[in-house]
Amino acid sequence: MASSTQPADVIALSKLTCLLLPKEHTNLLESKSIWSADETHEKFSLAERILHLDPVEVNIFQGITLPDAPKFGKVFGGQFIGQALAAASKTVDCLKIVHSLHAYFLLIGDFNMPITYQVHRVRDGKSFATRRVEAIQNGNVVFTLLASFQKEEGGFNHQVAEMPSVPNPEELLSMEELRERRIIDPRLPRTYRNKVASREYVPWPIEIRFCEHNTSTNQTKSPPSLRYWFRAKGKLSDDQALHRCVAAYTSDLIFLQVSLNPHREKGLKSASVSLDHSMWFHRPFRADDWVLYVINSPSAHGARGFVSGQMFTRNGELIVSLTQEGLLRRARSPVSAAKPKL
Ligand SMILES: CCCCC/C=C\C/C=C\C/C=C\C/C=C\CCCC(=O)SCCNC(=O)CCNC(=O)[C@H](O)C(C)(C)COP(=O)(O)OP(=O)(O)OC[C@H]1O[C@@H](n2cnc3c(N)ncnc32)[C@H](O)[C@@H]1OP(=O)(O)O
Repeated sequence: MASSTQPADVIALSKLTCLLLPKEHTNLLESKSIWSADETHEKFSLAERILHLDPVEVNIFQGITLPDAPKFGKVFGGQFIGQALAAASKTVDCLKIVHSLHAYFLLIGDFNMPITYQVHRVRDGKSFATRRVEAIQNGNVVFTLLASFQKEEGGFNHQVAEMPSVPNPEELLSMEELRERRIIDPRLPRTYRNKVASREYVPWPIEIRFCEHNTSTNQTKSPPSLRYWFRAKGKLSDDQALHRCVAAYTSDLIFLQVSLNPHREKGLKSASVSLDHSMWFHRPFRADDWVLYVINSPSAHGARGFVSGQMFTRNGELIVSLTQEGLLRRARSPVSAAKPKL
């Protein structure tokens, strides 16, 4: 220290001790990460509570499907991605943050049963770390994820992708308002309106605002594209790892459905499930601030639909790129696709 001076914050001082914290480690002074929190609290947003995991032993965590979490007759795919990414993140040096993930959905998950997440520490490098996670129910691997983490690093910077011009979220209707309007909209078929009114409505932990005001229903054909704003309801803890898990959770809520848009018709009952899911996180963001999700489906063929997406902050920064392939079939009656097959 006598020969060189370094920028540092003084965090403790006594007659004998002066503890210096170099600038690159000042994140250690940030608010407590949820990854070290031992219990869920009521004040946490529902999204954060859904992603909460209990540590079982080294590299093993347990998640459950909360009664008020979206289910769709099975464990929601986004819940697997978000919880598995949370499990992986808990085993990585907190200075390293996820930059990409690749996942496969192997079996329908049973929401009445806890999910065990087994993390394999594939590699810990100086800048990068890699993790493989298996989600297990009844002794079967139902879902698997590979994720890569990186220490923050400066470098070349460009962004060609432009955020489309869309209305601000404040000018758009919430899902709840949209539902109310649809129930009374005389332009929509009565059968559809009755179905919307009678279907049990469980609010999602994520607020969604569709950018295009349209009157299309699940019975009307529309182009294979969609744009909507989303944000977690309530405030999330200040942990970038959590914000990425919440974006991962949300990304599967309305994604694959876009590849069905051109094929919708009266009476269509589909059996569609996500098969795989990939994400690249380009820049930091908050998932409790509005994020624009731009979705396109370039192809559907051979009972598989392909969708790609981009997420932007309100300022137009490209924060996430993602892709998914899913099974797209007409439902066989009686519909049995949602039956857990463990
Ligand atoms: C109201 C106003 C507001 C406006 C709202 C507007 C928009 C909102 C839009 C939508 C929002 C609503 C809901 C959508 C939200 C979220 C969607 C969530 C998506 C998910 O969260 S998705 C969950 C994750 N992803 C998985 O969980 C896949 C796990 N992975 C597997 O499940 C296997 O890996 C598989 C199947 C892929 C390959 O497995 P395999 O090789 O063994 O495949 P196989 O073809 O043999 O089928 C095996 C068995 O699947 C069943 N089955 C097959 N085809 C069927 C058919 N056509 N009809 C009925 N059942 C069928 C039978 O049970 C059959 O079994 P069997 O033949 O014995 O009967």
